[in-house]
Amino acid sequence: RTSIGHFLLNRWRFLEDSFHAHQLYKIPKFNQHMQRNQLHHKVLTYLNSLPSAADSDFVNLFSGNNKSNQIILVIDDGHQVFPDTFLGSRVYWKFDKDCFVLKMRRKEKRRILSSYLQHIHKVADEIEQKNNEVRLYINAENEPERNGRWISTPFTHPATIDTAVIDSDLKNKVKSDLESFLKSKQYYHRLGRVWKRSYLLYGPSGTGKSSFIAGMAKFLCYDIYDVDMSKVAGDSDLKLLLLQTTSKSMIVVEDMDRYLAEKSTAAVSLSGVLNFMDGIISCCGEERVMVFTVSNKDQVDPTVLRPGRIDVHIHFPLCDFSSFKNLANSHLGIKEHKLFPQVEEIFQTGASLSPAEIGEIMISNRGSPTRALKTVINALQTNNDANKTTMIHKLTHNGSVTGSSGAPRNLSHSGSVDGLVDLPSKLTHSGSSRTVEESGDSGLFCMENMHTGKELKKLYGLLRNRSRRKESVDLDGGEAKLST
Ligand SMILES: Nc1ncnc2c1ncn2[C@@H]1O[C@H](COP(=O)(O)OP(=O)(O)OP(=O)(O)O)[C@@H](O)[C@H]1O
Ligand SMILES: [Mg+2]
Repeated sequence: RTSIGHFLLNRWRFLEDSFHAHQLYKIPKFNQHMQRNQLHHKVLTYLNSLPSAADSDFVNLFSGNNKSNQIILVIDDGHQVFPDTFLGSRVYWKFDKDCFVLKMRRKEKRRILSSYLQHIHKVADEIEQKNNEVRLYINAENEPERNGRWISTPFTHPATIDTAVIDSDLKNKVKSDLESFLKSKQYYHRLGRVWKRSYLLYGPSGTGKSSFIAGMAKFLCYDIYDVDMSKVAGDSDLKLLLLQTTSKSMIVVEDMDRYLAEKSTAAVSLSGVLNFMDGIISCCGEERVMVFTVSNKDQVDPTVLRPGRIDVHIHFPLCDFSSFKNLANSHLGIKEHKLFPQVEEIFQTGASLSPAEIGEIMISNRGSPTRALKTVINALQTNNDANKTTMIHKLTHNGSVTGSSGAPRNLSHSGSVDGLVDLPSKLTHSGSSRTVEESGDSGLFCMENMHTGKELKKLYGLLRNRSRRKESVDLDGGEAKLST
């Protein structure tokens, strides 16, 4: 009975429509510049929410990303017709290759077209906001038959800004910076600037840079476009990739220092990277956050780091005792332990490991916090010994400090041992001090944990240990005087 009713209704509608002239509107996936057509994405989201989608002859079923028992219906891009009604008027949708085709009666279009498209935008935005499913896009090889260069997948990385074990002030500063960015479209336009903001995350390997990027994207509810530079064919290809990103997205280039260092094999030139970061091309599409990671900022060309290309520098240091305690709390569930003073003392001699290394030790020993802490202590001592060996090697080879042979050595006038960087004057004598400098209209600020007192103690501890060793370092004027 229902199938007869369904059949007769379709026939009647078809007959009725055949007495009206219709207008067709095509909505392609990409525009003529191969940029992603936002409306195409909105229409797909909207159609998937229609009851007629669920009743259509073919529907794709996908399991949800966030909840495993969630089933998602996605319309099939076969030759089906999806009816919809809006303001009492009937319209039809269907797929045609990679386009959507909207069919409506010619006499109705003035009355309903623009409000219908606004309705689609509104419903699609509400659905996206509700799902706030962040998607990860990776750039594929440039294959002609592939439609578009980005392949996407739901992004379900569990990290958030709060799970990162870094200075809590730093976290709050980043969050408020991101929040003010989200609300500052008018402000940027009044300055004549593109509404985008760039972050540089720098620090040794395993200090949480990539995890923090995941946290930033989830905080913003922005999709991530992870640019694999090894798959970029050249400067124009990089621009094309940028053109095909959507607004409300984070564009990520990891290990940029390594890429820029490999000048001979890098397909993209330095100027290509500079333009990608802040050239005219970067204004194609707004409401974007760009994030770059490097392991050593000093090796990056300063033109890459100027304000406007990089607005915020965020330092990810190796572990110190306070971040160690945060890791012990999150990984082992302990806030205090009898071995903590021993751990603190080793940190004060200058040993350090990355949060990844310490976290891994704790995870593999999470059944026994004492065993985990003892393993961390051993690992730190091993690291300490390795540091000392490296430092002595450097001092005996780079500086001209030698053993008891008394060979001359050149002390810089300040009495600091050669080969050691003159530590900046804004030293504090204990703990770590964070330096946040606002400069210029770019609001550039650096968020750096400057472990100054600790570095002094580290070097002093190393030298003291060394001077106790059998070889005696011949320091003019007694003890080495470190500049403070
Ligand atoms: N500061 C941190 N807080 C919490 N977890 C961390 C931190 N640093 C590293 N980790 C953990 O260590 C692992 C590696 O972290 P991540 O990949 O973010 O480091 P990275 O800085 O990107 O390293 P690389 O420079 O080698 O890419 C992750 O599982 C992460 O959870
Ligand atoms: Mg990483």
